Amino acid sequence: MTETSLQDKRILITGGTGSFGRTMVKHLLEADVTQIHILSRDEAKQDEMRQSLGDPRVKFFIGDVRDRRSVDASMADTDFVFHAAALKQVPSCEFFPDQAVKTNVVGSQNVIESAHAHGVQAVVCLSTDKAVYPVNAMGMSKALMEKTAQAFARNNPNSPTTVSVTRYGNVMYSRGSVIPLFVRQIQEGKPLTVTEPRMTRFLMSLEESVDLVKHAFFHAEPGDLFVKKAPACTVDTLARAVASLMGVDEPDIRKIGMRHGEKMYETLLSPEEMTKATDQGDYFRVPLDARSLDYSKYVEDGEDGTANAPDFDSDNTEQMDVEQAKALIAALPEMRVLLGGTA
Ligand SMILES: O=c1ccn([C@@H]2O[C@H](COP(=O)(O)OP(=O)(O)O[C@H]3O[C@H](CO)[C@H](O)[C@H](O)[C@H]3O)[C@@H](O)[C@H]2O)c(=O)[nH]1
Repeated sequence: MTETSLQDKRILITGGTGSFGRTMVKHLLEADVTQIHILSRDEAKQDEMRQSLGDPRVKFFIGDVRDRRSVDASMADTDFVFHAAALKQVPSCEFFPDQAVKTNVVGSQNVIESAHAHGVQAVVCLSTDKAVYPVNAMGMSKALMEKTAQAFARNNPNSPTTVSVTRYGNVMYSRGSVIPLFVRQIQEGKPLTVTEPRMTRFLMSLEESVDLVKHAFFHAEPGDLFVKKAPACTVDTLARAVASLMGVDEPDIRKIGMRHGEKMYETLLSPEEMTKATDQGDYFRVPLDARSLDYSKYVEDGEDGTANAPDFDSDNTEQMDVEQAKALIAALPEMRVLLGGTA
């Protein structure tokens, strides 16, 4: 596919009322798409979004990715699908792993199969660094979603639909994440609760994540996995950067300890994936392992080069200091509003 414009295209966004979906919708409307379908469960969030957008090009479908019929209804007459619907909170997936399987695995399969049945051009599935060597149910279910997407590509070489995966690190200021929490704690004059000061996380903005999805729409081969190269910092640095932006240079930091199911650092690409990855400038692309159903290739053919390969993780990527983290955070629309400017 050589085109790179979404003009005159029709797009379905599953989970379209979340942080990702809303940012994506804003960009798509600016790119002059013909129509956007949003599939999601919450009528109140849809209503709020419908009112604030006031754009007849956006059509809202109540439904659930678990329910194939509702997926089909929203899929009809679309060219591209951005699949963002997911259970993505670590604790809720730990408590209800079966629910994570239903939404993140079975739901994703419904979306992919429906896209194929409707002759959609491309599906981009949203994944997370927590899917690499997963330690919690959220990451495990996302890892299985990735496998489902890759297996579809491997088993359906003649499908009209190109299915690919984008994997993200932490998206700054997304709902329920730590930056808005630190902001609230400072506003309320409370100590900043830092889990483990040395813990590192990749930091990306929502805008960057939209760019990655667009890149995948137009450049993916079936079964591709894309990650954006991103810098990282420790949570201690993050807390100090947020505090300093809000005029507090010596914040009161309270260490609360690592939460259940957390890792000290996150990995965007495993060593196995890094050995296959191609460097595309801002992105890494990992092509599909297209071994067919020939089981002997799994058991007899080994691979050279993976034994000592490095991974790509939040400890070995570029590390930001407080000033660099401040510059990144200060550029976020939410932060600009908070600091008295405009978004
Ligand atoms: O009070 C807190 C809360 C978090 N953190 C730390 O801040 C970092 C970021 O925490 P977030 O909660 O913003 O992000 P997580 O990496 O834990 O994961 C978040 O993003 C994920 C998506 O990748 C899931 O949505 C998950 O449920 C959600 O918590 C982590 O190192 C965490 O330990 C603190 O220091 N103090």
